[in-house]
Amino acid sequence: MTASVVTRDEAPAENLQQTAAVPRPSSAVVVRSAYKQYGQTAILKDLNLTIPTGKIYGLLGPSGCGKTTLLSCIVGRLHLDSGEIKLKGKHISDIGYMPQELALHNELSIKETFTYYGYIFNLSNDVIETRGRELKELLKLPSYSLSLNEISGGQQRRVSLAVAMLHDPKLLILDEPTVGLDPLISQSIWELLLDLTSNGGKTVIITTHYIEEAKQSQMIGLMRKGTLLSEATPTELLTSCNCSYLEEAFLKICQNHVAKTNSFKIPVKQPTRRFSYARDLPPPPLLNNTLFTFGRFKAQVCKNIYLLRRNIPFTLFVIFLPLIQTVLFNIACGHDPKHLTLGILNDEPVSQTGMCSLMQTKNCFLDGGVPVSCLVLERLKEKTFELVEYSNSEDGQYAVSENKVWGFLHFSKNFSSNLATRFNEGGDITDNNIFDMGSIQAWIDNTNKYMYDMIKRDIFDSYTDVIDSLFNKCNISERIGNTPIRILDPVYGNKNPSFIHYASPAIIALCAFYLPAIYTGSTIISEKEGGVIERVVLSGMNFIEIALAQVLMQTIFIFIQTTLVMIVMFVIFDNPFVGDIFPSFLLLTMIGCGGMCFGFFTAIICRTTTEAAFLGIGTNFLLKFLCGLMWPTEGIHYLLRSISIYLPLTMSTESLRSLTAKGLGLQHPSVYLGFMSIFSWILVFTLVSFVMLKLKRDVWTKS
Ligand SMILES: Nc1ncnc2c1ncn2[C@@H]1O[C@H](COP(=O)(O)OP(=O)(O)OP(=O)(O)O)[C@@H](O)[C@H]1O
Repeated sequence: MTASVVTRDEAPAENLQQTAAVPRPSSAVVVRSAYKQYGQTAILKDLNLTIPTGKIYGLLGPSGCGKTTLLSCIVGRLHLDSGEIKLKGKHISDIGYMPQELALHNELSIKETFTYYGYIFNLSNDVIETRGRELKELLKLPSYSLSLNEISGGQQRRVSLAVAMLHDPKLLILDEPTVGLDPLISQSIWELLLDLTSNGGKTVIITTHYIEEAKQSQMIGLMRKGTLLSEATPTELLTSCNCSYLEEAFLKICQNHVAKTNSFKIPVKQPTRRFSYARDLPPPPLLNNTLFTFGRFKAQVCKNIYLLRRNIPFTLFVIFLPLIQTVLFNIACGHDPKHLTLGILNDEPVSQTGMCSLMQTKNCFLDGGVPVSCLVLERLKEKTFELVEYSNSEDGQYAVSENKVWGFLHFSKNFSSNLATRFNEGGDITDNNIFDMGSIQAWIDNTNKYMYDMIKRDIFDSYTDVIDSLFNKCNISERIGNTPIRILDPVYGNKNPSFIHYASPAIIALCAFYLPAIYTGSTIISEKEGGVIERVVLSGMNFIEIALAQVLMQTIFIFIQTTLVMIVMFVIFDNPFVGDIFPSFLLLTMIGCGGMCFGFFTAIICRTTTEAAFLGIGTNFLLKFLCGLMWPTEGIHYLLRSISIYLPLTMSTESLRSLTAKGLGLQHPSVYLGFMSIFSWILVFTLVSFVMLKLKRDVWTKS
């Protein structure tokens, strides 16, 4: 008897109409009127398909016809734009999905991979061990202890197949499981699948490029350009097309389809809805798990530990990076530059050596005969300036312009005597030359503000030191020569404030925020890029479990890092710390948690590590500029300042400064506002992440 194959083009319109109503599936999978497009291109076009229970269904079709897209919609990885998919199974554990790409952690060993997925499916250690051994035998896997990095591509694919079969699902969905495999191993896989369907009552959907091997399926669906051309048993296909090979039969059906579509356009039913928000889309075939389970949390924690153990140098680097940064910061920043070159022209008739020391100066300089210029130069040398003599002022100024020296000082011929006259005669002086000749003329390179300020400060300090000592030798109070302003003991901080004292809370806060952000963001995004997160989410893992496992590990990291940073900053390098340890530690830990939440947020909104890197670098600069880390916020334009105050590190850094350098308590507004600010950001990042997860169903889909 000749079986007739119902091709989709030939099916009467009423039949198609009837099939559009989704039956209660006694079949394993029923797809009706499926429509899916990427951008403006339709990939699945009004596709109908029925997969009987307990059979192998071979889905065949040329590359790009939409097979993977269809399977992705069936497992809930992608959503249809319209149409319906019904599965006989109800739970995620009823499906075992092997994606086309590996989507497993390359660093994990085969055993660790089995344990990870076994825990996700809530299997006991004994079951994982037994199932693992069986699958290792059946699929001829290499040694358990080898990591996926250390085995061949074909072996990796078999591990991936084993993972899909580990929890003994009722429905196996395999996207090209035999690609690139040795024909003997491919054949053994087919035999295994046949055994599973005939003796185990399982259903298998399999895509393959090798049409002839698909002859072993009990049902074949032929796809072309997003539609199903026919659905029949291999024998029915061969008989109806009067061919000996499936390849030939497929060719005939395709030619038939082309001829028909050329003669009249088959209208493609357009979807009625096409929205990108999850709530507007057809429901997924299986609902995602939203409840936390300890087993899956344990799976995620174990996987994190396995990965850390696999790469000990990287783990140590991550933990000790803040320590390294803090040590480098303390060694490299905030110290006055040494051995700067300064051009000198001293027209006073004095020797540069011998008689210049203040100790040897016996006379009162107001009586003349004391080489003040020489004494100032000696003082500058003590401050480590390297003096370069020039023979005229033009050469000296030119040397500054040529970057040969940082500045140039000119003492006029009668500098000391004119200076004495200034002090002796004061307001009676009428000759402006006395002022000019009694002053040090200085040209300084102003392109570097820090250098300029320091050189200027050192010149002023050298002069003031010398004059103070000279006044003492004249038995006149040194205060006569001082500016009439007295800066008394500092209210906070010490008498010699350093840039490092201002910057250290900012640097600690920045490290505390960004390192957890980078680590969290990069780990999740790299798993997303490799399709690993998608695979575990399709296996039942939910965001709460992923996030909590990450939080657990990161909190331990943050704890260790914060302790180390505080020891280095305040004990080893003795930066000012006058407050209580506990609130400072708590604040830094909260800043770390804020960074971690920012990392989650980044992982959700960015599809690739490149996008995340740009987001990280961009926000890092933004926070440095606007949060008072490099420059006090009081100097920011008032409009920007009103925004900057609400950024994550502005109030929290100020709070840390108040706690450590000023010793203020939690009841002080500048302290508690910092805690409130970072806490609010933790809430904002967490809430926005959850809302995005709820609204966008394809958050974990790799681009
Ligand atoms: N994320 C995506 N964005 C845009 N287009 C996509 C995306 N994924 C797939 N496509 C396109 O959809 C079409 C169907 O792809 P699909 O992977 O489903 O084909 P396939 O039949 O599985 O091919 P193959 O056998 O080579 O795996 C292709 O033209 C592909 O370029």
